[in-house]
Formats: sequence, structure tokens, C-alpha cells
Amino acid sequence: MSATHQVRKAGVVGGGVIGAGWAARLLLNGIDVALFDPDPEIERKMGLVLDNARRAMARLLPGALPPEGNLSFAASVAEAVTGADFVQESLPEREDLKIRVLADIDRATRPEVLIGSSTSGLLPTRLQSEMAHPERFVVGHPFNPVYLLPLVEICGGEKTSDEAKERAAVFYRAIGMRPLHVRKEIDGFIADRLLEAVWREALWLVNDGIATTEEIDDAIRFGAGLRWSFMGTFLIYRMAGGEAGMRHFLSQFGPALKLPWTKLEAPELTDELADRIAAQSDDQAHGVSIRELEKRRDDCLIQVLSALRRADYGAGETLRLYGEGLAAAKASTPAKVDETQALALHTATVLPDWIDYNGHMTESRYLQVFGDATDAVLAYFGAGPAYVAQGRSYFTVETHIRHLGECREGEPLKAVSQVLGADAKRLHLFHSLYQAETGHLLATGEHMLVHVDAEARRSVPAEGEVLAAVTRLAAAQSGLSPPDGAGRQIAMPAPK
Ligand SMILES: NC(=O)C1=CN([C@@H]2O[C@H](COP(=O)(O)OP(=O)(O)OC[C@H]3O[C@@H](n4cnc5c(N)ncnc54)[C@H](O)[C@@H]3O)[C@@H](O)[C@H]2O)C=CC1
Ligand SMILES: C[N+](C)(C)CC(=O)CC(=O)[O-]
Repeated sequence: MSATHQVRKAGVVGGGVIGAGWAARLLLNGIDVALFDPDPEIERKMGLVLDNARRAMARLLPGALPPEGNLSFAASVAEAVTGADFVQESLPEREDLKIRVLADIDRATRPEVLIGSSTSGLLPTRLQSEMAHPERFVVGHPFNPVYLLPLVEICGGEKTSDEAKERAAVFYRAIGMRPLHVRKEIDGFIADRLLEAVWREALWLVNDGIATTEEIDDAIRFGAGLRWSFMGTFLIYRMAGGEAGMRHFLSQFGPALKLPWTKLEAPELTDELADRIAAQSDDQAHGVSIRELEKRRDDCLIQVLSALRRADYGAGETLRLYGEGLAAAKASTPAKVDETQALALHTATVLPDWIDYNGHMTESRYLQVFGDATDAVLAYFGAGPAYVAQGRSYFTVETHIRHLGECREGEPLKAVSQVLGADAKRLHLFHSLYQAETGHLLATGEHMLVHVDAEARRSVPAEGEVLAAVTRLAAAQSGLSPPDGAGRQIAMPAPK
């Protein structure tokens, strides 16, 4: 993880849309979760959210997450939070209920345990008012779906310590989020002030019969919504001012602020307006269930986040840092590996966009999976990103892939890697790719790598710990028989 934290067990209180999302994010980060929610259907609902989260994260960060934490369902608030190293409250948005239950959580936890509240806009000073140890309380306001969206607004109350806000930021960052400190305690914090403004205008547009729910969504998703996802409002408007930037933008569009374009005071949510919105929303959904819509939303978010990661921009930078943190954590706590056997260091899931016109994984993705398996071996013996940052690396100079079985969308893959030979400059690797559940052999990849000086762009001998580790690994595996297909050439057998 990018920043260290000591959270092994978390208590989650309230397991609705947001609480279940938190539980999923925590579990997928390897943290045990005890969840309390009086809803008799909580296990079923939590299971569905966790399935969606597993599916989404396997696509977003294939093979990167640690072993999943253990989920338990507690019978009371006290049971969920006793012994927890961190607590996240996601009760319904009712101040009296939150104040009461937060005081219960406060009594049942060690005084140094951080307590976060998911409230969308209630003031932390009021929420912490009945706590004996209010200094460890913060608002940690997430966004739905919590397991995918990185933003978490951190806001302290009058009695919250700076140290608690900092600790919260470190923890949330370590589980892949992007903390945003809300400097001043205000209703609705920053993001919901903005969302609420758009929402109020949207309600007026429906109320006044100007646009349907679908037309309003189109007005966002085909335009501003696309650019908001990476640059927000101010940076985008800076460019709208042309080369003169924000000053010109303000002088050109400032006068419109005096025009009665927006209303901001929400319309009365009469039964008639609620019926109209609900009916239009039903039409817009075309009968697609909420769970199916969630999958579609998640798939689109994964594509957006992955594209931003490639651009290393905005939320994509957060995702890159998270991925690097996970890789570093894996490297610093290496699984117990029997080096005399082939190494199982890389897993992946066949993603939808890996499928070609023949309905199976396209050939370039085999090389991607084998490349990732090679990276896992390199990281295992100390030639990972930190080594590359020091100017040394391995380049692949030859590859031979055999396609032995078809890989279908969603199938779990497991690579098993054998070192066929190594010296100071060369590394000869052989990966066998299996369907992780059936053990069926799908492909093999044989690769020759050369150790290089990455600045001079030429081969040089490895030295020090990396040379020692690669030599040790090659010696440990020298007793294994060469895998079937190793050293094979492409040839047409003579006709019989
Ligand atoms: N839904 C959203 O888009 C977002 C909501 N939030 C905030 O998250 C919090 C939770 O909201 P949602 O998950 O949307 O609500 P929800 O209605 O989906 O879930 C609330 C859950 O709390 C449970 N609950 C009720 N009384 C309880 C008690 N005494 N102890 C434990 N659990 C209890 C309910 O059974 C329910 O499952 C609210 O503070 C909300 O403002 C924050 C970000 C986004
Ligand atoms: C509607 N809401 C105020 C609860 C929304 C949020 O708080 C954040 C989100 O996920 O949109």
C-alpha cells in the first residue's frame, strides 16, 4: 500500500448502499470486516454488492489486490466494533440516530480507534457531541459506488484533532482513495454543495415541463459530464476563455450570472412531481434492473478510470499510485514461496475488451498476461519498479507463445513460472497459463530476457541482491524437468 496503516479489522455500522460499498472496499483491501445492520436481508444484499465489487476490481486492477479479508455479520453495533482498528458509520441520514449510535461506537472501541462517518452533509461537530473521545472522529464522505470511486471528503468537527484527520487521510489513501480535506465545516461539504446545485436545477427543469429525466441526463453525459471526469469545472472554463484564460472567461460570461438562468431553491417535491420523475425514470431505464444498471455503471467507470490511468491524470494518477502501493506491499510481504517449484505469482481475469471476433481472448492479450507474469517474477526477486527507478531493468528479447486452449470472458487465469536458466545477463523464463478453477492448461509462454542499463540502453550484468536472488532461484529450480513445449520451434509436421 502507498501509505502504511495498521488496520487489520474494521467495524462497519449500516450496510445499505454506502455501508456495503465500504465493506466491499475494505474486504478487497485485505481487511477483515464485521458488519452490523438490522436489515434481515443484509447477508443477501451485501453478497450482491461484494460480487459486483469483486468483478469490478478484478477488471480494474487484475491480480493486484491482496487476499480478501474475512466478512462477518455482527448481531449488534457493539459486536461489530469491539476489537476493530477502524470504524465507518453509514447509518441513514438522520442526525439524532447518528449521534446516538456514534456514542455507542465510541464506548465500545479503544480511544485511539478512528471513527469515520459517511454523512453526506451533517455537521461533524454535532455528530461527535455525545462522544467521550470526539477527537478521533471524522466525516469520511464517500461517493457511490464506494468500492470504485476514489473521492472521500474528510471533515473534522470542533473537537476533531488534526492528527485524526491526517491518520484518516493516510488510511483512506492506502485503500485506494483520494482524500480531500474540507477545511471549513459546512453543511453538504464541497462535493454535495455542487451536486445539490445541479440536482435542484434538474428538478426544476422536470417540474416546469422543460425536459424529461432522460433529456437532462443526456445534457450532462454527452457534454460537460465527460470533461468533468478529468478536469472539473475551473480548469475546463479556463480553456473556455481562449488564450486569455480565466480572466477573459469571467469578463465574457460574468454578466450571465446576473441573468435569472438558475433557481437553486429546490421546487416543492409534491406527489405530482415525484410521480412524474419516477415515471420518466422508469421509462429511461427501459426495464433494466438496478443491479444490471450498477454493472453497466461499473463497467463504464472502469473504462474511464483505466483510460485516465493511461493518461496518468486526475483520478488515473490516484489509481496508478494505488496500484504501485499494492505491488510494493506484495513485494514487502512475499507469499511463502517454495523456490524449488514453479512459482505461482500472477493471476488475472479475462476482461470483456480482451475478447476478439472469434469470441475468445485475442492473441495480443496472451502476451500481456505473460508480460505481467514476467513482471511478477522480476518483482519477486527484487527487479520491480523500485529497481527500474534506479536505472536497471530487464528487456525481453525473444518470445514464443503456444495457444493450447480458449480463454473466455470472465475466466480466472493463473500463471505458473519456471526459471529455465539464468546468469548475470540472461534470464530464461517459461510460463504455463492455467484456467485457475479447472486447472486446464491454456497457453505457455517462453521468454528470454536480458539485464540492461536502462539509461545507456545496453545489456550489462546484474549485480548485488538482484544477481544473488536470480542465481538462487535458477539453482533452486534446476532440478525441475523442462516443461512440455520448452524450446519448441514452429514447424509443420510432415504429412503422414
Ligand atoms: N446513497 C448515496 O448516494 C450516498 C449516501 N451517503 C451517506 O451514507 C449514509 C448511508 O446512506 P445509504 O447507504 O444511502 O442509506 P441506505 O438506506 O441504503 O442504508 C442505510 C442502512 O442503515 C441500516 N440501519 C438502520 N438503522 C440502523 C442501526 N441502528 N444500526 C445499523 N444499521 C442501521 C439500514 O437497515 C440500511 O441498510 C448516509 O449518511 C448518507 O448520507 C454518502 C454518500 C453517497
Ligand atoms: C445524494 N447524496 C447527497 C447522498 C449523494 C452523495 O452524498 C454523494 C454521491 O455519491 O453522489
